[in-house]
Amino acid sequence: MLRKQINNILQNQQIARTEYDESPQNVQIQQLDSFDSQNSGRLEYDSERYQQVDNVVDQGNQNNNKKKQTKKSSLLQNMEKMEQKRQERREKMNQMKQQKLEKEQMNKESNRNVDIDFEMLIEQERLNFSLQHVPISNNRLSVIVRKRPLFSKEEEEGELDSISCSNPIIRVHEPKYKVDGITKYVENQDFQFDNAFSEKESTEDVYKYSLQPLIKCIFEHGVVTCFAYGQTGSGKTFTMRGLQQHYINDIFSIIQKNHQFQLIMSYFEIYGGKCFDLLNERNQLNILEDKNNNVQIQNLIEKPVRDQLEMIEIIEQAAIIRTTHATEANEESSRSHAICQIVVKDTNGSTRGKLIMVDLAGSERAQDCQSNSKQRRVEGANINQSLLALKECIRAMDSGAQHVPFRGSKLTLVLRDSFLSKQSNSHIIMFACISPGSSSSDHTVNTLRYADRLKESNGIKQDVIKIIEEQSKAKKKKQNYQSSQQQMASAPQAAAQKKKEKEKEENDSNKKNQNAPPVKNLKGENKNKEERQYDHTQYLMNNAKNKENMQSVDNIPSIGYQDKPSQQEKKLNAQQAKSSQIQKIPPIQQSVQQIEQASTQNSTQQVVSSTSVSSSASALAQLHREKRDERPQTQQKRQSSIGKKNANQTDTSNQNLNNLLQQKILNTDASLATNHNHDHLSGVDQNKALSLKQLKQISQSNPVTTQNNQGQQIRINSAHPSNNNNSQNNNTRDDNNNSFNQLPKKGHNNQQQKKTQQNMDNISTINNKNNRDSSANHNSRHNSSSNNNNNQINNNNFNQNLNDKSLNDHILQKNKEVQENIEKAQQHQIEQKTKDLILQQIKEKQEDMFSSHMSAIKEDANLLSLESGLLTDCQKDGFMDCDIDSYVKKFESIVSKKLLMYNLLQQKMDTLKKMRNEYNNKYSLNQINNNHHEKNQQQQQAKQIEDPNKKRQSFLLKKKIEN
Ligand SMILES: Nc1ncnc2c1ncn2[C@@H]1O[C@H](COP(=O)(O)OP(=O)(O)OP(=O)(O)O)[C@@H](O)[C@H]1O
Repeated sequence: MLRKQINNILQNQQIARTEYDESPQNVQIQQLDSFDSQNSGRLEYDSERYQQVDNVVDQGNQNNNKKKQTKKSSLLQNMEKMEQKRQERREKMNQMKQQKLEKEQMNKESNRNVDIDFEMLIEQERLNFSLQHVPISNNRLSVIVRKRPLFSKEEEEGELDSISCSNPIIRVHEPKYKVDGITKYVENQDFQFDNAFSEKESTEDVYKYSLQPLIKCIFEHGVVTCFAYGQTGSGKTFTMRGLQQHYINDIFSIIQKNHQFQLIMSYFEIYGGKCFDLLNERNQLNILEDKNNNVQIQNLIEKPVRDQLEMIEIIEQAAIIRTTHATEANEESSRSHAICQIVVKDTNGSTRGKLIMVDLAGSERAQDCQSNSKQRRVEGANINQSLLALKECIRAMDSGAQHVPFRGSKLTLVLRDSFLSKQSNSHIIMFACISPGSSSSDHTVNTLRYADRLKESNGIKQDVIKIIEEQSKAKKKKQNYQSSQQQMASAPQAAAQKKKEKEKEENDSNKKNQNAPPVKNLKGENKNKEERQYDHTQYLMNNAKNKENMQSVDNIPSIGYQDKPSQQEKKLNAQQAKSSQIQKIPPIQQSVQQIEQASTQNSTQQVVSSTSVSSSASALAQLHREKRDERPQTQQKRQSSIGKKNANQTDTSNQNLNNLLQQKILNTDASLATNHNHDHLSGVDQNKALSLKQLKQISQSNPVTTQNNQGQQIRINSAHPSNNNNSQNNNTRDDNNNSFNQLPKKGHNNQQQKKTQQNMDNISTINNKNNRDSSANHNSRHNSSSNNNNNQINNNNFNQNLNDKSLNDHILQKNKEVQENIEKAQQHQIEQKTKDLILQQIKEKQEDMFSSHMSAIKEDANLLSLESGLLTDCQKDGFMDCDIDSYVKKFESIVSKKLLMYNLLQQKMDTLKKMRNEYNNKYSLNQINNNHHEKNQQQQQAKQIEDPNKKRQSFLLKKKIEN
């Protein structure tokens, strides 16, 4: 039984095993097993792949983690950076506090009661660089600013030096409070002048760059006038007296060399609208105009002066007598305009020139003399009126206006010659003197504005300011960087090590991360940046200085600051470029140098030949010098008014020069022809031929209009580039032609042939100008040389010349049309400019009105406070009890009058507002129309300018084809 049971169990197991073996799962397992055994290698490979994949996945995970880490670290880095910045700020604050404490202590020790916050703010804004001074010699008007030093007394009173003087820029740092009344800030205002002298520069420096170069003019029929302008106590008298010492020496050094001159001196003052003689115990003088409109001062003492001592004595004597009064601002304030006049006379008594030194009265306004008496206020009003008139006259003179309003005040009346002198060597120098004290920064700004308005400003100013600002900023940065470097070096080692470790860690983490960018040395980069910026500004400064130096060589001041042309100048240049087809300003300087060189060379070789050439060279050089002297004037005019910008002056002088050139060419040619040896030229003639060649080269660079035989105006020797090339390539041929072309004139007396020859020359040059090909040109020249033998060809050529003459006429006509168009455009610009000027004048008058209104209001406020003080006194003492009725009545009448005034003002205001609204409405409509109209006009003008050129080209083409 047991066996049976065991067998059954075994059978069941067998069945279960077979069932399992045959089951699909087992089959799969077996298949897999067999596959495993068959592909064991392959599986190993796959497992490696799997491993790799796993690794990649792991790496990806790691990277993700790293990314998370880097994300985290960048956040941390930012936080660290912020922390660093905070620390830096704290350090800075601490430093500032320390500096402040140190300064406070220093100020206490030196008795300076200045506001340290303002002082530090101003220090941050200071300009620390200045350009070289430029001596003035060609400017009709020069404006120079001089800053006086801050006195210790002023510092004790809490005054700050609020002026930065960086030639040619003056920056006024005006200390101010914000609206909250607590926050301090500094308002900067920049001004640019011809020269700016700081407190460190002596009067000798001022003289060297201002009056000294002009002293010679007073011996050459010039009138040199110097004004000292500024608020009371700003150093006007100091500057004038300082200059006197220097010019006296220079004048007498000239007179000692040249005994024919005689000096006559007069000294008078204008006080309260009246003239007083300072050399005759303040005798009152009458200012009269004679029948020739010359201003004469009746009974004025004119003392002849023999030596320096005598002159100094006279000046001292006059200074003592001059009217001075103590004011709030200056204990010995000069209240008059003092005029010292030195007239240079010939031995025959005729006037050679004048030097006028005007020490103006203090420019402070009436409101500054509140506490002074009525007389002082009247004085102030008179002074203001005459200073306003002076400004108007100088502006009119500088802008080249036809009318100079010199009758506006007594001061300007006696200085009539200074404004109206037509001599090119007459000059005006305005010395604007300024006080550095912060409390007078209002007046300083007023003075600088006055000086700035005298001369038309140019748009170049910003460049100089930018350069100086950049330079000072770069310097500051460099200094900061250096100080931070020093701090870094002196910081404790542990901190440095920590920083190093941190940097290392950062570097390592960055190195681990293959995709991460290489670590930058930020400090190194900063340093480079700063240094680069510093170098850049240094470069700009050097450039500016180089330009300036170049100008000082040419004696043309203040061009260095005119790197960029203004908008108007650009327009004008574009127009001139357009008109250059007709009138081109030649490079005369170069040409003259060439001729001068040639003349010197010739003089060493052949004295005889050199005389004619050198005389032409010297004549040309003279012309060039005249032209160079004219340049600053035209430049000034360019700055002042566009209307004066047209190139008429230069063109006429160009024409003169070119006419002279042509004459010289003809003369030299003629003399060559007479001395000519057909086989070879003699030494003299070789030189002449050489100089003739040079003259012709110059004339080729100068487009000239000249007369041909028929009296027609024709243009010869074009400056067209193609023509230049041609002439360069065929220099020798031209040279020969030039000399040989003249020969038949002498050899053959045939007038017809002469004319034809000349016509041929002229026409061939026109051909060149009109870009005819060189072969045709060559042929024509060839034909011209064979003319001597062949009359038929000659006649043909003559006919051709007649055709070309008509062509020439046509070109001239077209040129005229183009020129007329350009003139129209220039006229338009002049009109625009005069409009601008009028507008500016209106604006200034408005400003003056506004300021006088403001002063009236201030006075009212003062009166009010006086009244209230009086009332309280009345209340206290009660002494006016009996008179109170009349007092109230008077007060009532005053109030009613004032109310009436204010009502009138209100009415004015209403009408003004109405006008404004109407104007705005009109303007918006007009503007739309005008824009449209202007566009149309411009298009038409462009067409008009283009069309003649096109027509001319097509006409030439036609002619070419016909020929
Ligand atoms: N550049 C300077 N260097 C040293 N001191 C100066 C300088 N400029 C002016 N001062 C001094 O300042 C004071 C006032 O100068 P000054 O009398 O010339 O002023 P001012 O402008 O003529 O005044 P006012 O219009 O009231 O006559 C004088 O004591 C003078 O010595």
